[in-house]
Amino acid sequence: MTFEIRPLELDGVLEIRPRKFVDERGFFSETWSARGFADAGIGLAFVQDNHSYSSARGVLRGLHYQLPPFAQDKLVRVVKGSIFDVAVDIRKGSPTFARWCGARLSAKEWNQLLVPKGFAHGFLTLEPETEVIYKVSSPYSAAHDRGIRFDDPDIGIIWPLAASQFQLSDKDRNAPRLAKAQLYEAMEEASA
Ligand SMILES: Cc1cn([C@H]2C[C@H](O)[C@@H](COP(=O)(O)OP(=O)(O)O[C@H]3O[C@@H](C)C(=O)[C@@H](O)[C@H]3O)O2)c(=O)[nH]c1=O
Repeated sequence: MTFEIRPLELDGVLEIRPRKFVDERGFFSETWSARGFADAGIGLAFVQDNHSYSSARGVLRGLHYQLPPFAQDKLVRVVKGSIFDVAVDIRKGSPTFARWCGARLSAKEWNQLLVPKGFAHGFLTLEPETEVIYKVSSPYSAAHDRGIRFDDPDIGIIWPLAASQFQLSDKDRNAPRLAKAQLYEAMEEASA
């Protein structure tokens, strides 16, 4: 088995660990494979790779999502440092609407998080010099890009660092709460 897959508490959110072949030179790993994922029942067509670097511990990016027809599945991994990575169900009518789940991802653990369409995504860096690489299944569209407050009490994310240490973009600092955010109208639309 090339990928070890562990479902998290919210339906569709998966922690994935690709196999690592270690030898005296270092290691080799298939970090994503269309065939490998399809064999595991995950048929996603990614169209863009993103790479983000955060210089400090406590950088918080999120919670972000794109509206349909540019909704994105995201496959997130860390190549340097570590993060606490979070997915929030924002599908109106979903039985788990507004609930969140998260996992620590690190270069050492070599684990990934699959955040499906219909979920807002955010992460907090747990170490300085952290680099995150993620694949997305729809192109970036600034017009469809949306944010929700990382500290919305209606969601209640327990971040592993104190909020006083967080470093945010102006956009994220001024993001609306979930109750005021423009969301998907239906789960069907989100998962189309
Ligand atoms: C996300 C994105 C941004 N940009 C540009 C827009 C802006 O000028 C600059 C920085 O964008 P942001 O401040 O939105 O970057 P950032 O806060 O890192 O946004 C990212 O956060 C994580 C949590 C996600 O889930 C991603 O989908 C994305 O929303 O990069 C692109 O050109 N393409 C992209 O795909």
